[in-house]
Amino acid sequence: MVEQITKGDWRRFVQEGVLDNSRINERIRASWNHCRRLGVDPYNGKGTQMLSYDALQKRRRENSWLIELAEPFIKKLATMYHDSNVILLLVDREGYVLRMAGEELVKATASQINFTEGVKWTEEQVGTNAIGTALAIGEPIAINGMEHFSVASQTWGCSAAPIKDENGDVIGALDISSPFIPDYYQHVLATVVAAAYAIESMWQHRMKEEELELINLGLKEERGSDRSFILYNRNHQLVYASSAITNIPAAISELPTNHNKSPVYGKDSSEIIGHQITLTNQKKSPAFQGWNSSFQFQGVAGKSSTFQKVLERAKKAAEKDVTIHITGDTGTGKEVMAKSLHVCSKPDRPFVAVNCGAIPENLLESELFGYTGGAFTGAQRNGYEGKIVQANGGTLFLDEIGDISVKTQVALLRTLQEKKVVPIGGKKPIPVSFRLITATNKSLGGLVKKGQFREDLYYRIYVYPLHMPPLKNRLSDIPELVDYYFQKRNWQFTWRIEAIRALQSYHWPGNIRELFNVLEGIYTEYGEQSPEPSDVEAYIRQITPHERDVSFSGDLSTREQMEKEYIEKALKQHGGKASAAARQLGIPRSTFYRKLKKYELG
Ligand SMILES: Nc1ncnc2c1ncn2[C@@H]1O[C@H](COP(=O)(O)OP(=O)(O)OP(=O)(O)O)[C@@H](O)[C@H]1O
Repeated sequence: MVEQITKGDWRRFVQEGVLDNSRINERIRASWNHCRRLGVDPYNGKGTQMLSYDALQKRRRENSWLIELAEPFIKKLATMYHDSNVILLLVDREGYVLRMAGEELVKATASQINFTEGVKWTEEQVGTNAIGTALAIGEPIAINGMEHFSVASQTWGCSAAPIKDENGDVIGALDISSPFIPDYYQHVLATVVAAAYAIESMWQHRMKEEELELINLGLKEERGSDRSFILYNRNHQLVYASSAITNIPAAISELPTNHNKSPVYGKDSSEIIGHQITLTNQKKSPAFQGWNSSFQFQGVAGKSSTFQKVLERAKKAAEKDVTIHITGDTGTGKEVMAKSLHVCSKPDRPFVAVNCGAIPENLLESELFGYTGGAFTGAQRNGYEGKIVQANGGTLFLDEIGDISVKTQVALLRTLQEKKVVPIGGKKPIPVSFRLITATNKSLGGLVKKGQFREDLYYRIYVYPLHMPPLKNRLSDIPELVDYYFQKRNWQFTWRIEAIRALQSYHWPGNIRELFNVLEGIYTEYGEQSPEPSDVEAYIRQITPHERDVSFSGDLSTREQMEKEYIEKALKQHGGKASAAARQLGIPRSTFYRKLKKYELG
């Protein structure tokens, strides 16, 4: 049990720095020590930092929302405490008194110590006090009489509770103060806490509503345009980035020198609910083509950082005309990537693709190297030039390269070394020059170890590996992929966002191919009607082989994934330094750490 602190205790502390710990609450002791270290004058404690009329009005405008939400509580409590010698105060996050209500006599007493609207009432300014300490520790607290660090407030009894936003950051505080210490002060504290909690809940509810409004606005504004813009909420947190922005962290890092900020008004047009920044130097992206500087991806590039990294590497490979080996699970778009690499380096030359796994072994060799007329029974009379010759001057894409026999491996190696092809049954070598791109969903290295793939050929083709990530690692790209498929099929309707979210909560072992198959199947079943999320899940379960796992994670929302990605990138840009990354993204540090924990990035 903490005993009441006396004038003698206080004097000993301010004069000698000695304090009997059992006599004072731990929080208050810490605050006293803090004030002493800061050199706050214990013999004064009147307010000194006062806003001018104009500055106070400006601050009120900046906190108009907080005032609006708190006002009904302040009014109600003022009525309840009528004749109880109290005043009610609302302060902003920096401790400036925005609003004071209550009896005129009490207000007059308060003004004697400059405790008025516009004053800054923090620990640093006036010493330990309920408002300042509640703001500093982020918790409700009552400070009575001698517990105040400076004499000016030592007859007062005050109870304050911080008000926090949806991220848990303090945005202000509510306080009830009296020039006499009320003996029911515990009840007063409970009342303040309850009111602050109600204000917080209303704030969070409105914040969510506004966020949705901003997202809808962004979607509307983006429709049919390829503008690059970002929408921030009133707390300066990013809530929307248009799809023309393929690299959100890079775009954000350009903001200080290159932005054009405009207010965004809410539904009733009277209030600014956020702001929009138009980025002027972003590359415009034609629909469904991922531009990455000079690299033009021939499918949906999406915004995910996972795929952006792939495009970065692909761009380098396209520039250098190097031999590329693409890895990745089935349906991840290895062939789409091979075509993109070709288009970016030799668009007017042939692109010849051979799926080595799909052609019977005895036919693959002739398919690749060609044959002369009458080379074998069943051969075409005039012979066949073969895919390698067809690819001359352009790109040869050998899919499922891991499936070719050792005999064909030898022949291919010779062609690559000598840059010549000898057709089956022929003698005359044909000179060829082509860019080789190979792909497999197997581990080529593993096949070499097992002796199923020649090591010398491995080194010839495994020059620049490019890995296509599985769709489960780029779930945030699903809305764009769906959009793409709808346009490709010329379907003139859309699905509800919940149905798209259901798609995003599945792990897609068959990747993009499986996604398109599911869209096609659901269309057959539901036509132009948007399915419910449960319909999507039921359909996927129905078409999936029994032994397969069909769990739906219900994981992160698209916005959360987007947020996770830009946090990840900012961290990377700053070598893992959380404070620098938080600064770049304009996220308060405490919020940033909470997000790191949430997304398991810590
Ligand atoms: N980024 C993309 N944008 C649009 N469509 C894509 C994309 N990636 C893949 N697809 C489509 O998904 C299907 C599978 O792609 P692709 O054949 O390139 O995959 P893959 O990895 O080569 O598959 P496999 O290993 O089974 O041959 C194709 O219909 C392709 O058009």
